[in-house]
Amino acid sequence: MCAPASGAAPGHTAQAVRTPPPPSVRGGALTAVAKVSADRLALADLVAAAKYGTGEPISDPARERAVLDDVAERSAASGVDRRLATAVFRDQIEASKDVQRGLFNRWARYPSERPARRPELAGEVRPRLDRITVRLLDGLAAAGRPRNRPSCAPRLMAGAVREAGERRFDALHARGLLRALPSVCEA
Ligand SMILES: C=C(O[C@@H]1C=C(C(=O)O)C=C[C@H]1O)C(=O)O
Repeated sequence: MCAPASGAAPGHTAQAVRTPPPPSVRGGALTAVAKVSADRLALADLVAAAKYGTGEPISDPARERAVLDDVAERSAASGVDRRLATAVFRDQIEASKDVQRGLFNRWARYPSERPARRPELAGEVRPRLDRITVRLLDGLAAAGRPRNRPSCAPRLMAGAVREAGERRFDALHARGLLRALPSVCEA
C-alpha cells in the first residue's frame, strides 16, 4: 500500500512527491560552484596539451597575476568579497597546476596517452578560462548564504564528489577538484 506522504497534496503519491529535481537544480548554489570549478579544472587538460613538448612551463606567474587581477577587478561587480574571490581563484590555479603536472607525468610514462592535438593556449584555451571566471564569480555570489553555514564544507565536498563521479573523473582530476574548493566556505 502506497500512502501519500504527510503534507503532500491530495492525490499525489509519495513516489511522485519524491521525484528528484533536475540535476541543474539539485544541490543548490554550492553544487553549482563545484560544477563551474569542475568545468575550469577540465580545461587543465587542454592547457597541458597546449604546453606539453613545447618547453612552456606549467607555472606562469605573469598569467596567474593577470587572472587574479581580473578576478579582483570583477569581484565588486559580481558582489563577491575581493579577498574571498582571490583566495578561491588561487585554489583554482593550484588545482589546475596539480592536474597539469599529473598529466605531464602520465604522458611521459605512457606515450600512447599523449594528446593528439596541441591547442592554442592564448587564442583558444585561456579565453575559455576567462569566460569561466565570470561564471565562478556569479556562482560565489549566489552561494553567499550557504557559504557561511557550518554545512558548507560537507555540502560542497558532496557536490564535488558527485560531480567528479558524473564526469567520470579519474583520481587525478577528482583530487584536483577537491584541491580547488577549500576557500569557498567561510571558516
Ligand atoms: C592555466 C594555466 O596554467 C597555470 C594555471 C593558471 C590558471 O589556472 O589560471 C594560470 C597560469 C599557470 O600558472 C595557464 O598557463 O593558462
